[in-house]
Amino acid sequence: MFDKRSWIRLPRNVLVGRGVLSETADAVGELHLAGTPLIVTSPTPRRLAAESVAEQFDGCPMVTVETASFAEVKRVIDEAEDCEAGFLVGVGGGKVIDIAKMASDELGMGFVSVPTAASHDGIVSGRGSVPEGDTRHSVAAEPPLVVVADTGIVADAPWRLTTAGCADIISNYTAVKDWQLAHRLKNVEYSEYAGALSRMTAEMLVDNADSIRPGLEESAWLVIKALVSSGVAMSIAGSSRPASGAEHLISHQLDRIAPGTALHGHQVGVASVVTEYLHSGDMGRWQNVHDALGAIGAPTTAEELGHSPEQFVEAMTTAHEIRDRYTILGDGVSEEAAIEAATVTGVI
Ligand SMILES: NC(=O)C1=CN([C@@H]2O[C@H](COP(=O)(O)OP(=O)(O)OC[C@H]3O[C@@H](n4cnc5c(N)ncnc54)[C@H](OP(=O)(O)O)[C@@H]3O)[C@@H](O)[C@H]2O)C=CC1
Ligand SMILES: O=C(CO)COP(=O)(O)O
Ligand SMILES: [Zn+2]
Repeated sequence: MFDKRSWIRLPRNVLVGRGVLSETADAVGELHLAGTPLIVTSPTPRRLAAESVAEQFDGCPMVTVETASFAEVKRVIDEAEDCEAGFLVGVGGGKVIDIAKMASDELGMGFVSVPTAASHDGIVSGRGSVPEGDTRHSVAAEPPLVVVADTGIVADAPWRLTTAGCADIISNYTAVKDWQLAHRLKNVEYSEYAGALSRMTAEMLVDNADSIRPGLEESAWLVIKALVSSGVAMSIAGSSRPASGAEHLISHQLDRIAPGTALHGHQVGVASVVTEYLHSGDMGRWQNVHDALGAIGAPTTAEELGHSPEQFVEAMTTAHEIRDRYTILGDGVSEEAAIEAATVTGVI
């Protein structure tokens, strides 16, 4: 009997471009959401964008968060209940977006995503990632109803945040390979649509790598478009599988071993060079990933990330333990194999 089911939760309005911040209230208004929003932001994005968004909603309340933590999620929930907010608007980087997304999920409220940096593909997805205990990977959260990405603001954000977003997209190549492998070996459900969209997104970004340069609004446009498309792939799949494979496991493990050392996207990019090597051993393939990262100025070595060779190898050999997600790491790679892979690819 045919018993497949799918429930795809996508944003309704996605605005990308110069000055679109000023259209936030219009984009939200179309959805006929009830009540006044609570704006969730952090210090820098507050100054750059959130104050202006609040004005569009007649000076609605605002809460400023500092750290990516469950205590902050709880504080946002409390504030939303106190001011009887109708929905949440997250204005900021990944920390803010994820806190707002997770608080919305808990409150059963609509969520609006206003990213001020193109640092990873969580800006559009229904996945939230706030560190809790040893857990670093994303969990299901409220997907945004509206996304407003002003390329003028994103282009002026620190360049390293944008290169991190690019590297998060480049890592889709290996994520899809891991997903296909899990499909073949473990009968994990695979979506051709989500897999193809994720891979195509990485291809388009790599094909345009030469035009991705600091301060250029066109670059912000390209990267945001790619992050949107990668987020849609995750929504189609109903999981982060299209954009998260062994390279993400290694990065999550690095976050546990040495928290706060490097940006998520930079870590998954470097790890992706190694997992591409593990997939095929073909120099052409891992070199392509390496060169694509290099072309946009993202790190390609553990040292550039700020991790020692030992830390990187430890992350490689233990990453398979952190989540029930089959990848090229299988039931674990040996220390010798990890050292070999990381050395051949020049990562350590
Ligand atoms: N949902 C998902 O799939 C994923 C979620 N994540 C989560 O995302 C978070 C990391 O996101 P990331 O964006 O890198 O980090 P942050 O949100 O911490 O932002 C990084 C820094 O950039 C600042 N900033 C943001 N926008 C601008 C701007 N336009 N101009 C100048 N500075 C700016 C922030 O300011 P300030 O200090 O004021 O905040 C902060 O200091 C982590 O919490 C991680 O868990 C990571 C990967 C995937
Ligand atoms: O970062 C992500 C996709 O790029 C989310 O992946 P995780 O589910 O591994 O956290
Ligand atoms: Zn990622």
